[in-house]
Amino acid sequence: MAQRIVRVTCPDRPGLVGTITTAFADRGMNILQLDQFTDADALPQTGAPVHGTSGGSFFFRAVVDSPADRTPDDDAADAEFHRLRERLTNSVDDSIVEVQPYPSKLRVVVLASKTDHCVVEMIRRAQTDQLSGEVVKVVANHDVHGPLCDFYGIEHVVVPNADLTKEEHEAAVLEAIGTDVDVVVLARYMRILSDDFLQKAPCPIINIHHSFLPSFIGANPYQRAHDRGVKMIGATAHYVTADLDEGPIIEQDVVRVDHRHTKDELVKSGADVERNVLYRAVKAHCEGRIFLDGDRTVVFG
Ligand SMILES: Nc1nc2c(c(=O)[nH]1)N[C@@H](CN(C=O)c1ccc(C(=O)N[C@@H](CCC(=O)O)C(=O)O)cc1)CN2
Repeated sequence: MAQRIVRVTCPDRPGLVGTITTAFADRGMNILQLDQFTDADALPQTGAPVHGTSGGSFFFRAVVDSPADRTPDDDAADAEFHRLRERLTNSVDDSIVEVQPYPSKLRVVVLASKTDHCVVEMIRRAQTDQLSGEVVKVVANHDVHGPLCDFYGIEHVVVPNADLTKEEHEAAVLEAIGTDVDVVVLARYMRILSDDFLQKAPCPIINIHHSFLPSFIGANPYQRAHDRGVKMIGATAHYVTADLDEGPIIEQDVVRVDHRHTKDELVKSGADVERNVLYRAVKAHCEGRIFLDGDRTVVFG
């Protein structure tokens, strides 16, 4: 048997789960896992599904076992299966049906600056088959990750930003990333990416911000947290948009601190939170468990 992840996003209305699961049964596909969500609070009073808003969308993820003789190419060729969206919404435009192999092994490119704990975490989790992804390259604007990458046999590209304009540096970073990549991870990468870069990026980008957003957006969050006298610090993994640290939040966590912690002790305590939050977020993305719902995310367990 060949296992697949099937993801469906479409305007919500009654009967969707039955329609989709009947399509599976018609093809001899056995459902192993199933999650669905509709934000009922935001459904318009008229009841007419309104797609593309933060509510009124239907989110569905299933892991299915397909008959051994059914290959991914068969899925792609099965126009009726991919025409699920027409059966769901009577409109090709309003829904998305995505199929990916299970277990997944997405190609991950990590962008880094000087700090290495999140880079190490991504590599370690991938190398021990915990990430559902493979770190295929590390691209950094400082030359400090060579020994780490050499030890694991991972391509390492240094793209210094000194003496380059932002445009020149971003063009070089995009070239270093390449196109054979499924997700880019900013592992404490300390350059703000322009909208032009994001438009040209070949895939989604996930950032780990070292604060519990929306608190302390931007640079030096630990110093600002220490100055504010906070009793909790945290980390936030989010999709990257042109609005700094304001992209859709994927995962967050916190740890308690108190007046005895110096700023450097906040940095050390925070590092553990950052690496775990980033791992959980990238793993969820690689496993197809995240759906964009306007400016928010739906993350299935
Ligand atoms: N378009 C986006 N780019 C980046 C995001 C984002 O959310 N959207 N996240 C940052 C990471 N980050 C906080 O998590 C962050 C990084 C850098 C800065 C900053 O002020 N950088 C300065 C100079 C830094 C340096 O090179 O020494 C700057 O680039 O002007 C703030 C927050 C990654 N990019």
